[in-house]
Amino acid sequence: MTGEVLHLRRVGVRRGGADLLREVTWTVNENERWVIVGPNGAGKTTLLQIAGALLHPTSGSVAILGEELGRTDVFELRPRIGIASAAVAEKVPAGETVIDLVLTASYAILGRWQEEYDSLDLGRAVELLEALGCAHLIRRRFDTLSEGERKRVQIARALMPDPELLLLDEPAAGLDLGGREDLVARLARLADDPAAPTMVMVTHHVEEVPDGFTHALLLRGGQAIAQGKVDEVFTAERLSECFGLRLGVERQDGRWYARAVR
Ligand SMILES: Nc1ncnc2c1ncn2[C@@H]1O[C@H](COP(=O)(O)OP(=O)(O)OP(=O)(O)O)[C@@H](O)[C@H]1O
Repeated sequence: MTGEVLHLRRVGVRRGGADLLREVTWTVNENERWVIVGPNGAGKTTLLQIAGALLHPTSGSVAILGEELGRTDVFELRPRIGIASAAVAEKVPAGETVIDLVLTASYAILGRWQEEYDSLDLGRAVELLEALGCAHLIRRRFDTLSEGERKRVQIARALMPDPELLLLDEPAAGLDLGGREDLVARLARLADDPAAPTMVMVTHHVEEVPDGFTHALLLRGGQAIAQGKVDEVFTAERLSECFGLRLGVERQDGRWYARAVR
């Protein structure tokens, strides 16, 4: 399949006199798995918000799942996109249980009210939580979970409405080594699943990129300085330019490693 899931053309975002994104042109096709990498403040989260129809660009054009931003009802578009990010986690109401947090994604809402969920919804929510290793957390309150548990529950929630596009903003941030490796392995399995949605993940660390991610975009100062197949983009030269220091880069068993060199 080769349908275009995202198409950004010369996108700029300007806030308070600063250019958060500048002239970003980027296409994501169906079934691709992208990683957006860049240093702090590069504009990664801003770009993901554009991809999630949460932010309109100041200039340029954006098409998401065939719908042009500015000419489509974003409230119809957003349920087709699954997002796991710190911004979503911060909005979870106090006391919300894990199962309700996942179930409410069917309605693209946060906070259970009086909606009715059928056994199919419940079955799917339980299945997703199981797949992410969270079955034992179903009755727990989200606000009592560890950071690693929260990250996995958020991904289950993002997958609940069977989205066509899955956006993950720093899914491994704040995890210990075991938690990171567990999550990276689960994301590698998801990336390998032909039934999984098109995926875009943001990270600062190439070590967090799961095997099976096919493409990469490097952001620096709001500009896309390289993009394409992951092994063509993750070169020492390009990553060094992106992070502004001399890096050595290696690939082993499908994973990437970068370190400063003198
Ligand atoms: N409303 C705003 N006004 C001015 N600058 C802003 C505004 N919102 C964000 N910025 C700046 O835009 C830049 C890009 O922010 P963004 O969160 O997209 O970067 P990021 O690559 O995700 O960073 P990090 O890795 O630190 O999370 C940052 O320098 C940030 O301070």
